[in-house]
Amino acid sequence: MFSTFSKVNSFLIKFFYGLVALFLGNYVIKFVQRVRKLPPGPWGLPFVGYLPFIRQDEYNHVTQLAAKYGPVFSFKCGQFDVIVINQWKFIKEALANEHLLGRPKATFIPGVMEHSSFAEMSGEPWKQQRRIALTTLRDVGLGKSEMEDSISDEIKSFIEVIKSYEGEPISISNKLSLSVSNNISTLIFGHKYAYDDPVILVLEKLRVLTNDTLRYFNVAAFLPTIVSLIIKLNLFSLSNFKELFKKFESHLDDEIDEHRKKDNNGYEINDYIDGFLNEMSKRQNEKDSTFNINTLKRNAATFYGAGSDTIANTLEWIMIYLVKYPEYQERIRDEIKQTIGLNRQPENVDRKEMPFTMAFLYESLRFNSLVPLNLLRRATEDTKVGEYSIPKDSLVTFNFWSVHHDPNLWDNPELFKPERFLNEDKSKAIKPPYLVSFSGGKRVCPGESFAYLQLFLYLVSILQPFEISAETGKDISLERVQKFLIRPKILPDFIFKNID
Ligand code: HEM
Repeated sequence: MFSTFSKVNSFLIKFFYGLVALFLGNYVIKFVQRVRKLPPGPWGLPFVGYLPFIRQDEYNHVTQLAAKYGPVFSFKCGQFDVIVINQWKFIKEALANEHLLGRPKATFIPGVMEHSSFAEMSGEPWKQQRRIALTTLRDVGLGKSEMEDSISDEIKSFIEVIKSYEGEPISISNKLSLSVSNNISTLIFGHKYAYDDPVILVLEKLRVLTNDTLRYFNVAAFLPTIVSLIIKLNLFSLSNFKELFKKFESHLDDEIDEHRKKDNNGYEINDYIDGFLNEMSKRQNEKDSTFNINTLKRNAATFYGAGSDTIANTLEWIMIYLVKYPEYQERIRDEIKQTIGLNRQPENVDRKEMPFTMAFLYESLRFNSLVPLNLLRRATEDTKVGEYSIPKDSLVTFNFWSVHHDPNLWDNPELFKPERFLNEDKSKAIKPPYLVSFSGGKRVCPGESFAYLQLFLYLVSILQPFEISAETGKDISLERVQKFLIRPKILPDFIFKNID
């Protein structure tokens, strides 16, 4: 009896070891197959991969890794294989690749954002949502003269705020952001906010938290399986994000309720929320439709965030360059005097007559490269870029920074030189295809023209009445700091001196 028991026991032990060996063998084969398929790159640790080794200045770090491992390289980042594409030749090809249009399967911040906006969707749902969003925004004013008038009115209020300081130094960041966010609010919610509205103050807190803490290679996005633990332990400010996000969502609920009340007598479409509700009701019998309230809330939040912070941050950089290079400030003002004059408010059409101003805007976008690494993409099929394999479901990053600072494309890329965008007789500003601040291809930033419109109108409107300088004795630093966006490390207080 004892010997039968020990025979069974030893059989079970052997069976167990056999299973372990099989499992390990299978794991090793799969691991080798995966690694052989991937472009070369640095090794990392089990589970976390290379994530803990990525430096704060992520754009610089990946550019240096590209110099070591090649223009298309890969690394394991948390739970995902990440492929970084550098150099214009490869990025251009990748932007046109239909299999690289997906986004990661989770939301931007898993655990904080539960549902996906269209900016986080892939495939057919993304296509439908993006198409309807762009048509709705066009219908409610994007690209129309009413929108331009509304921005010009907003700028007037902003200029009044600056005037009220009577030449005293101003901390400009939140003033810019409160003003600029009213432009996207008009499109999404159908109204602006007073600069001291409690709702906008919550949104402002969320903006500051995002700017100060959220990295591109962040733990939540790359280790989604442990995100609830991270939130419980309140690491990486994730529970603060969650709390502020809840407040934002509850405000969105109120906005949507207001819109629904208004829409009782048929749909009059004045803003994006109206347009979405209308589409949702048309599609109410459609199976698996993504046109539901959760998507509406996330789309509205995404448009609001993407449409305000990017512009405000670019304007911060623009002010730094205007003060650092007063000769360019003077040259833009001269162009304003020759075309619009100092009293008439600028219009979009004036851009054509103002090549130097446009060249200055292009150079500002190139030089700071606000979004140095595009929003993560995901390969929806096995594919290739050049000779490099990109396996299905790996995450893909385009290093726009490397393109904007490539000495093969730009003469002295580390110099701020707007003239590089002017044609020979300086009568036109030319934007080359490798200025990719807004990405490219089918997933190009849908806010590009809205962004140029605002940047142009704010820049000109600020330089018409004011000469900008920094507090006396304060040197202007061009140092960058990267979180998700590249921001100025030091934003000095500015002095806006009345010209007359
Ligand atoms: C200086 C200003 C801006 C810059 C530099 C910028 C840059 C970008 C970049 C690089 C992407 C990633 C595209 C990709 O995946 O390849 C993007 C996506 C996006 N941007 Fe912008 N953007 C700016 C302003 C705006 C504005 C004003 C809006 C709102 C109207 C906006 C809305 C969006 C949205 C919704 C997406 C996601 C698109 C999708 O996934 O289909 N952006 N932007």
